[in-house]
Amino acid sequence: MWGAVVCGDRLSLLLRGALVVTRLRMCSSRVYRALKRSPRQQETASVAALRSIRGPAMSLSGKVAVVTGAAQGLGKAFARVLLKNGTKVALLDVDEDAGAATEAALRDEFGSDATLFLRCDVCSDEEMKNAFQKTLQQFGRLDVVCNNAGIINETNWQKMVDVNLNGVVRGTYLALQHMKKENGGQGGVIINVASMAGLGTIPAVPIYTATKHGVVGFSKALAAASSAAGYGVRINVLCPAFVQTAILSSMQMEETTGQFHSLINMVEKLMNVHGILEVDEVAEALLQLLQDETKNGAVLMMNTKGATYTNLPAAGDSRPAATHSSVVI
Ligand SMILES: NC(=O)C1=CN([C@@H]2O[C@H](COP(=O)(O)OP(=O)(O)OC[C@H]3O[C@@H](n4cnc5c(N)ncnc54)[C@H](O)[C@@H]3O)[C@@H](O)[C@H]2O)C=CC1
Ligand SMILES: CCCCCC(=O)CC\C=C/C=C/C=C/[C@@H](O)[C@@H](O)CCCC(=O)O
Repeated sequence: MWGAVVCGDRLSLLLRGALVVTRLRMCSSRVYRALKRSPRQQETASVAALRSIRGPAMSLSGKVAVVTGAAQGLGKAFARVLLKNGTKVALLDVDEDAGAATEAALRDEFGSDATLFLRCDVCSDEEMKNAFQKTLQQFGRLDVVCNNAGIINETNWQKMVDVNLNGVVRGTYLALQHMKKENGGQGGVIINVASMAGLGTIPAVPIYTATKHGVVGFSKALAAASSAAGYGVRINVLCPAFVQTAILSSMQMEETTGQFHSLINMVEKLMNVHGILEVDEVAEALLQLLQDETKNGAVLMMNTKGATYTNLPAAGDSRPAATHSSVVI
């Protein structure tokens, strides 16, 4: 009996020790400090830069949108900005508890008929198909699709490819199927969420980097196809640098970076360069990409210093890529 108590005490001491070490590691990390920091003032450099490059705006009032990964983080902020602009929004996510909580909060703010949570895994063809169908049944039309769901997991990298790249392809093809004029649709806009890691590299997360490059390439190619075929659907890509969401906290877990965990200091250096955006700043960029009717195949990248469209060679442009390199403003 006594022996068992001693073992229990040792165990609890060990556990407490492990907890303290973990906390110390987190506290010493710049990532953690960045996450604890208070929100920056409004009218940040990125928002001001967005205003300066805004084109003719499409109205979002009375429109209907699907947002994947909408239970929290960027997806929730995207849903909110769409609702604020008079769009009805279907919130798709695998996380039922967070999804239901977000639906309740958004219904309180925007009315019970403005939004609908649908449990949906972007890795499942069937669930995605059903979610689009239910959105059309509930709201009667579809105008905007934001393929945002994404994870970082270099250990289970096959799953990450399925969510980050295949999930975007599924959402984009379903969106086209329902919105393209060829099928009797009214046209629309697709925004695919990549990352600045889809333009450059993050050595600690090579497969994540690859999925985001994939999203950029796929979206640009399909935008050109949509334009050539006269689908009436614009397809644009959003490439934020670091944003204050749960995905940043997940970087501390060894599973996230897998065999490259020791390179986490390189990510922290990138954070020093690019800063950490608030979700509402990125939501402003989403609005811009959606509403600017001149944009198809556009790639908007942003960090805390500003936002700019990348200027890579268009199809048929024979000038070398270096001529088109982009600058973060
Ligand atoms: N936070 C950041 O620093 C940046 C994030 N991004 C991208 O933004 C997107 C959103 O990420 P955050 O909001 O930051 O992360 P988050 O972790 O806060 O939110 C991601 C959401 O996606 C959902 N999700 C995950 N797997 C899913 C699946 N299989 N099917 C449906 N939903 C699923 C999660 O439940 C969660 O609600 C991701 O694609 C991410 O790669 C891009 C650049 C920077
Ligand atoms: C491991 C954590 C990932 C967090 C989620 C993200 O997607 C964050 C990505 C943030 C920043 C990535 C920056 C990469 C930068 C460089 O490779 C840079 O050289 C890119 C330059 C792009 C250009 O100018 O065209």
